[in-house]
Amino acid sequence: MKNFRLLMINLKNCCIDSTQNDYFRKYYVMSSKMINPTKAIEIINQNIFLPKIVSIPLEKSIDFQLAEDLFADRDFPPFDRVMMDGIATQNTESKEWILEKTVFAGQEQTKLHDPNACIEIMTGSPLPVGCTAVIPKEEIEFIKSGDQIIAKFIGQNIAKSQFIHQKGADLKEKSLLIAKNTKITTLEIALAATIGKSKLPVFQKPTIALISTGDELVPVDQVPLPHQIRSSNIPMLSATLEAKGFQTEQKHIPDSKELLQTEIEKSLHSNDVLILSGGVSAGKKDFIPDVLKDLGFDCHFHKIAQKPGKPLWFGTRKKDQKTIFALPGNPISTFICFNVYVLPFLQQKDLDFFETKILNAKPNNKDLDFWLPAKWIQKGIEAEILPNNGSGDLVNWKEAEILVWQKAGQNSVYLPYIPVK
Ligand SMILES: Nc1nc2c(c(=O)[nH]1)N[C@H]1C(S)=C(S)[C@@H](COP(=O)(O)OP(=O)(O)OC[C@H]3O[C@@H](n4cnc5c(N)ncnc54)[C@H](O)[C@@H]3O)O[C@H]1N2
Ligand code: MOO
Repeated sequence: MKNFRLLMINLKNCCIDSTQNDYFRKYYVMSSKMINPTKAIEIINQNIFLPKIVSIPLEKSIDFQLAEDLFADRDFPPFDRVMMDGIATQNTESKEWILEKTVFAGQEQTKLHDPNACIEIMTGSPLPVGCTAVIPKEEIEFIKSGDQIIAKFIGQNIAKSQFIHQKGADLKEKSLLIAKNTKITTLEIALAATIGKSKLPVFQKPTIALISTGDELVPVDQVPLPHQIRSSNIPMLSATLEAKGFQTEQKHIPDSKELLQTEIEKSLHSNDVLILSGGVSAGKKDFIPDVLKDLGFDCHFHKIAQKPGKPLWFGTRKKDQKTIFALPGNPISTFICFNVYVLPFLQQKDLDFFETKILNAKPNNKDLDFWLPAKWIQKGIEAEILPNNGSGDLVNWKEAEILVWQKAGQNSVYLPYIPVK
């Protein structure tokens, strides 16, 4: 009976829809309404919409995720490729060879007629038929003898098959070259170019609207009145996202239910993902959760058992595949929720956590997970938690090099972290 009552109370306060009741029972009731960060990450990952596939110019595709497997159209390399400017020969026992001809890269494969002779050859040429080794020009002296040229070996020794990059040694024709979902970086561009892809099929990056709310906020270039502050969250998010190749648009909406409703809906027309800042906790003008519900969003969670960043709200609207993260307005709460939940979602990759020793770790006896700012004492080995004044304290947090995750009840001195600098 006691559990049932608890469930009813929680159902009233929570925005989970009826189809998620089982889920709700399991995670909300058990952890007194709030889920923990691990569960929040899992829920976000279960609610990712499949992105559209678009074909974009190869040169514009850095940082995108490949949407199809790419296969080798030929062997890599496509012929036995000469690796040094010099001579190619068959008889590597000899120290002198008569020069038959000179061959340049870009010429068709040629043939060595006399196995005891040699061909002068350039890097990138196909190895002439009949040759088994290439000797660099630094180890050869060319001597004119009548109407012939003799190539004389002046090096130390000649190894078997030296300086030949063998046909297919790197990869065979039709083999998988770059797998679907690979993030395109510099070398993938070169590989795609090698197989003739001037355009690449990639997953389209979501378009993002960054929306601040709060009547106390003024734009960055405005002088605030004594009771006002400049909006720092939106520049923080937009600069970071633009640097990572996302397109963002920005908007501020005053604390009015009606304006929030119409302006958020407008932003949804032209964006896949909305990141809101502020108006999501318990204040009388914290309208965001209600407004998003009215706009037809399913709330997958509101509030996480974590500090900072407790009031984080996450939801999706299935009919048009829209996603909203409503971040708590305190700048450090925004910073943490963005790094831990939003950015991995946008980049479609798991957060990598590392572990380090924390010099001044204190036990966490609370029901909340803590996100703590820390600075290296010895990089990668030992760090110390920095003193700070909570989630509104940008000044002291700016010293943080790593964000340390101390789970509820944990009193180890070895803690996971993510780099933030
Ligand atoms: N009674 C309760 N009060 C609060 C709770 C709670 O559970 N019960 N939660 C607290 C926590 S934790 C946080 S975090 C904040 C978050 O509140 P909101 O998301 O509603 O954010 P606001 O109230 O709008 O703003 C909080 C704080 O952040 C400043 N802010 C907002 N937007 C920006 C911006 N774009 N740039 C810079 N600073 C911004 C704002 O001025 C406030 O100072 O609620 C606690 N309260
Ligand atoms: O949990 Mo709130 O994000 O600290 O101030």
